Amino acid sequence: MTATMTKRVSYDIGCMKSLRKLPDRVALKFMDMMTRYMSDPSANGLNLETVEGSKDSSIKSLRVDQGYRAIAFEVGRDIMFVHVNEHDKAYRWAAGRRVKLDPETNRIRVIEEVDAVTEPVVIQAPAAPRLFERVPDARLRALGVPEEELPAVRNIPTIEAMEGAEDRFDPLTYQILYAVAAGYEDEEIKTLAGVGGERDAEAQTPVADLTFGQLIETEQSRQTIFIPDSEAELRRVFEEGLEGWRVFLHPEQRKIAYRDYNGAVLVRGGAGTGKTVVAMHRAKHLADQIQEDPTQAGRRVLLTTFTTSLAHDIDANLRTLCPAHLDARPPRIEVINLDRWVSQFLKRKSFAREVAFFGEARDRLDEVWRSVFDDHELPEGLSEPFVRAEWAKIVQAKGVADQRSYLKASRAGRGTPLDRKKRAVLWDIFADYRARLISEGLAEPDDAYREATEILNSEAPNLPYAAVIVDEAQDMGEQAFRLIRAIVPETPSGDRNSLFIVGDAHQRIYGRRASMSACGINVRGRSKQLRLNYRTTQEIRAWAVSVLEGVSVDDLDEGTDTLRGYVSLMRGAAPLLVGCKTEAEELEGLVAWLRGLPADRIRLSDIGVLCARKADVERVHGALRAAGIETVLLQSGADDRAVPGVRITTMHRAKGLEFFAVAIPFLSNTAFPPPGVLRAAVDAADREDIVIQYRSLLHVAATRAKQALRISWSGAATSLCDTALLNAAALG
Ligand SMILES: Nc1ncnc2c1ncn2[C@@H]1O[C@H](COP(=O)(O)OP(=O)(O)OP(=O)(O)O)[C@@H](O)[C@H]1O
Repeated sequence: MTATMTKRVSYDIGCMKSLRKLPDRVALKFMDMMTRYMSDPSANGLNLETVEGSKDSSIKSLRVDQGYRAIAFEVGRDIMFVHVNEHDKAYRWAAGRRVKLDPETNRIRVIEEVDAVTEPVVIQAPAAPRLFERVPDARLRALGVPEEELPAVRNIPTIEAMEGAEDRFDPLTYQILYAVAAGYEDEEIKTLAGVGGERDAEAQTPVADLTFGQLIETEQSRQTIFIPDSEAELRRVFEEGLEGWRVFLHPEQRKIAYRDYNGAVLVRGGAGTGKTVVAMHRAKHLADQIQEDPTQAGRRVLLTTFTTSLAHDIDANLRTLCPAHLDARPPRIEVINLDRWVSQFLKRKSFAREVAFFGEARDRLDEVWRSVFDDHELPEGLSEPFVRAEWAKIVQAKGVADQRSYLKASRAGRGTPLDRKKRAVLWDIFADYRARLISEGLAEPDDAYREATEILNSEAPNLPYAAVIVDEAQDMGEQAFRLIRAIVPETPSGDRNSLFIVGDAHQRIYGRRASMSACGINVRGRSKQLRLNYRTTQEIRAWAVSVLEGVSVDDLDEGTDTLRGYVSLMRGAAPLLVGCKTEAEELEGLVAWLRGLPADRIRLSDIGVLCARKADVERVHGALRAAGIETVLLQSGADDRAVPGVRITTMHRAKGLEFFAVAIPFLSNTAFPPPGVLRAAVDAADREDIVIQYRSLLHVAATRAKQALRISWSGAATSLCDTALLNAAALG
């Protein structure tokens, strides 16, 4: 070779998958060759060789070591690796392959042309059915299966045979076939595979003229082809395991995360659709922009969550996605839960009161209420818990500051009506409570948010934030969102890329609620939805959705949300539903189930037992320990999966986690929702809210399971989700 044009090297998902099957030393050698080439292409050239007798002259082989070869396509300045295997197998694999530019799906396909005549005939009984026998060619073609692959597709006998022959098919073809075999509708399949969407408005090139170099860069191609930007990125992807989300985003996910917006964006999607993944990529994208733009030096992205544990997890994941942004001084991304952010901010502003987030400080709030109730008479028919709920849900949640506003405040959703006189009496109580809080040096979280918002609005301090990204938005209230808006206020010059909010109201488990527009956040025209569940099997997803049947859910703004079109690609067993006579029997059954899980495939740390109450956690813990099963009680900190043991924790804590197998015990009608929680309901409407919250909680817990879900109860099952139990019984 004379010309030393630097090549752009990429890897398709098939190459990544074949790497995983190689002996470590071979995989390491390949990775080492690739990273060295990327660091200095001229010093570490790649000796690509032509593959004799191949159908496509651009197909090349690369010697990894004596016994192994990598297969790549070299087109123009691109080298795309597609397979690595033992010498003979690699050549055999390469023999019939070629690349096909496929403007229909906006991708590069790697297909094997099967010569129908020379293809060895699989010996089958003459009448043996074929998997796609009843699926017309026209349908497969319309979904994106290339003509050339149809003969091979026609030969597939069973879904298992197809799974075993995954690397025979183009990665996109495989996804489409899998979905067809699993019985998905065409529209669903298009969503799953990211085909058939609208072409980008900005794409100028006429479809037919797209080149390899252009097609490899499309959002669709990035679902299956990885083009590292730097040696460091390549090294990280190799080292961190080849977990899909870091590399292969769904075209929808990529489109949402990697573009500019003229205002706040809201991203919704059912459990496991990759909302957190998208939030992380968004942070990376915005931090990349900051890094590249000298006028933004010193600025950063704030990625905030509701819970501490999710903030920890995100921080750890971002350290594998884009460590340089977190390690930079000052960092270009800051990950912190909002309570913590507000505490730190107020501390810097010398706010003197202690914010009662939890623990002892919350007990002190109870004492203050006690003293207030001692000195006031309640209006007829109203209880102390009612007054406290009114305070929390109306006065604090909406930021009501004076009696006039309270008299006018909308109490939509609250069950017990209050006339003007009662409201006036209540306001005296609230005003007294507020005064006592201040004199005790205490503040509630909503006070802290409000205080911080006021400081920001009046002082307009020069905060370093270029943008705020919010995860778990469904659990944050109005005051939190007003604060978030104040951190990155809309300016006369616009609101570009300022706010990126992700959440799912189906998973609201803390009883807070905010509508974006009521908080001064306008997401009109910038509301996005993710539909493909990457975590859970179709069976578990369907069951978890039926738990919420009939519940009306908001869209985090003024409208309603649905889980229509929400699908998963994986299939598996139906959830296991086990009704027992006694609790002892239930626990015995749980132990037997745990013991029956295949230990060679599932690590104990990938099993979660999720309970409604802390006391239940303790009981399960006792039973498993007595049975000699290793356990880990998960509290609020991060879950270090290197520590062995079945995870036992609360359903609330489980949000943000995922397990191969999940058991949810104690779903009897006397235990779920916990009776204490129901007793505290102040009226019928409040009771209804609690019931919905617990249905959401069960939905969250069930959607933590990737492959196996076991639901159990003793005595009568909870009436909370009759339909779900019936549905599952039908499935089972
Ligand atoms: N493009 C992708 N490729 C492979 N895996 C993905 C992709 N996107 C998401 N995942 C995986 O799917 C799972 C769910 O992702 P994530 O936690 O971001 O979803 P979520 O919508 O935030 O979930 P939830 O609302 O239930 O907390 C994770 O294991 C994640 O790694």
